[in-house]
Amino acid sequence: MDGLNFEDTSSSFIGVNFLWMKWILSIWLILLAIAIFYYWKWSRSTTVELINAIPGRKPLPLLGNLLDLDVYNEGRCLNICCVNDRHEFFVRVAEFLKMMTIDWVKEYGPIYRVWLCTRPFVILSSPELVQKILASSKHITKSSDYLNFSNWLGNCMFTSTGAHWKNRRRLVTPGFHFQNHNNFINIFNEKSSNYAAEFERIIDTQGDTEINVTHLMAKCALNIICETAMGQQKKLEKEKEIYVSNIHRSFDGIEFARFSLSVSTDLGFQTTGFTSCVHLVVKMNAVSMPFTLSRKRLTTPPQNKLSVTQDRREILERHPNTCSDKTESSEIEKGKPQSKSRFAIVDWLIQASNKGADLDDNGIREEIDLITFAGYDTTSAAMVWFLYLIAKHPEHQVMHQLKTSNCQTDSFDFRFMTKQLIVDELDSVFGGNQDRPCTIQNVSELKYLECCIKETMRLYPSVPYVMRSLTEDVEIGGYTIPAGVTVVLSFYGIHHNPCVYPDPEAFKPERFFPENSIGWHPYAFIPFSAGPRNCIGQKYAMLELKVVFANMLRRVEFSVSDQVISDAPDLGFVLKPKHGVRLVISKRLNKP
Ligand code: HEM
Repeated sequence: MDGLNFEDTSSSFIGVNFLWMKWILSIWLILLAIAIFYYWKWSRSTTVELINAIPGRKPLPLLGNLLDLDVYNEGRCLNICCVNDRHEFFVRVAEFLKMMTIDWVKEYGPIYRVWLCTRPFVILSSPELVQKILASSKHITKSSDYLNFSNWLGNCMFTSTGAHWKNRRRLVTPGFHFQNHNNFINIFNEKSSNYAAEFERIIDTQGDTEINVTHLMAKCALNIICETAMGQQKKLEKEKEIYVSNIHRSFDGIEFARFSLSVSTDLGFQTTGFTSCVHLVVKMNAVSMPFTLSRKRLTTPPQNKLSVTQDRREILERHPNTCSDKTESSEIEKGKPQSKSRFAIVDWLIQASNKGADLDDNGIREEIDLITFAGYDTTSAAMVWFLYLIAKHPEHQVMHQLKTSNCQTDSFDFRFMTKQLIVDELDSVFGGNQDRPCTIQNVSELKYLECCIKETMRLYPSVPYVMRSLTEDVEIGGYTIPAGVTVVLSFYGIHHNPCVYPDPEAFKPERFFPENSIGWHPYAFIPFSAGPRNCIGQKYAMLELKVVFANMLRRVEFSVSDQVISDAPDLGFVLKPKHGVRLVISKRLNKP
């Protein structure tokens, strides 16, 4: 009997389970049918039709062009979504972005679209098309890819839009005014001379030697921006290393999160319930791990920034003339060290706040964090690329050697002989003096150096592209891009576009000679972006780069040994050399 009872219970149990399974299956089938219906409806919507009218690869249902962008290596699929190793992940993301924003330009031209799952991107890489977005005061909203910067930088001008952005930009702009350049140049001179001396010390102990210059140049850029933004702060000295590692970790985190957001959501792009469901599944399966990781990383803020503001308030009370440029500029022109506490950008913000501007200490911290971050990685990347290119093209560095050795190589372009090249120019501007600080007047005389810096930023723009989320439909290049879509404005694409720059991969500073750049489109060279949301530190950065190189190249010569370095750029928010840059350094003894 017991046995019979057991069999009865078990068969009724199986029966109930079967019923449940039928129910669950039916619900899933209904959900699937609804999803397919929504997807079908969405894929025939005007928005999708408008986007698909733009050239680009045929997208797969749900996956879009995700598989086209996957990197295949020797038959092995390097699918980004299946990576556990952090380093490997970044290598693949960089490859992925390179393919999406650079390689496909050659295939599809100056306007094309890419679907990452159900999220569309439109990539623009001609001056005329990019101008349409950048010049407009309507299209200033950053895409959702930048949202993760907010975890780190708060509601600063870089991450915000509308009235808040306008207010912050208005308050910060005077800090970069031309009259403050005299204050900045003293800091640029002092720090770059220190690092030139550091290079010389290495040569004294090791002889002419090959080193990775990336680290020293990064420290130079960091010291400069910390002091110009926050003033001299002893407590920050200890924390700079931590700050650098925080920046790099935060960047990694942002790249992680950005990628996950790219394929999973675009808050500005309102699609259907079905696509949201797809987003969720993709996000949960493929990218939630990096996203969580990134959040942890991003919660490590740069240290002590609030106390920096408080300390500067005290200094300003003790030296109310710190913001005055008059005494400072006269001292700099005479090459004297400054007696007063130096002006820092934070001082302007404190003064504005004291005068009743809508900016509390937390707002000041946000903007100073932003300026430190924006002014560090970008300029340090530009410095390293410049040294790399100059080392690879010594004819631009050492004019007199070419003159004296009667160098008649076929590869040498003799148009250069008629122009002042860097060292000759430096010698003529500084009269052969290797130590004299650079003045504003000197900077304006270093015209060839400026062409070399511009050509560096053309080939390797520190910010290779920016992204905007459209708030209204826009007609571009004969296509309508619907509101909500993310447009990628590829500066790298413009700068390497053969229609804009003949022989675009060659390093030719003479492109920027005034006589050669007549008639250029105003958006042909835009490493600092353009329009109302351009780089606020553009003039500061050009001044910094010129002073740093004027001081370095008068004392140190940079050259390449064999084939140790590659110019493979690592494509992220900032374009850096993938493997760092190793250069041979030697002392420049050839004073006239
Ligand atoms: C080689 C050096 C630099 C390059 C190539 C560069 C490039 C750029 C670009 C392309 C943007 C626009 C970003 C976007 O629209 O998403 C930008 C914005 C910005 N840059 Fe720079 N930058 C450089 C140096 C600096 C320096 C030295 C500072 C400050 C000291 C700075 C501060 C800023 C700020 C605050 C913004 C945000 C402006 C806004 O959103 O209104 N940059 N930069």
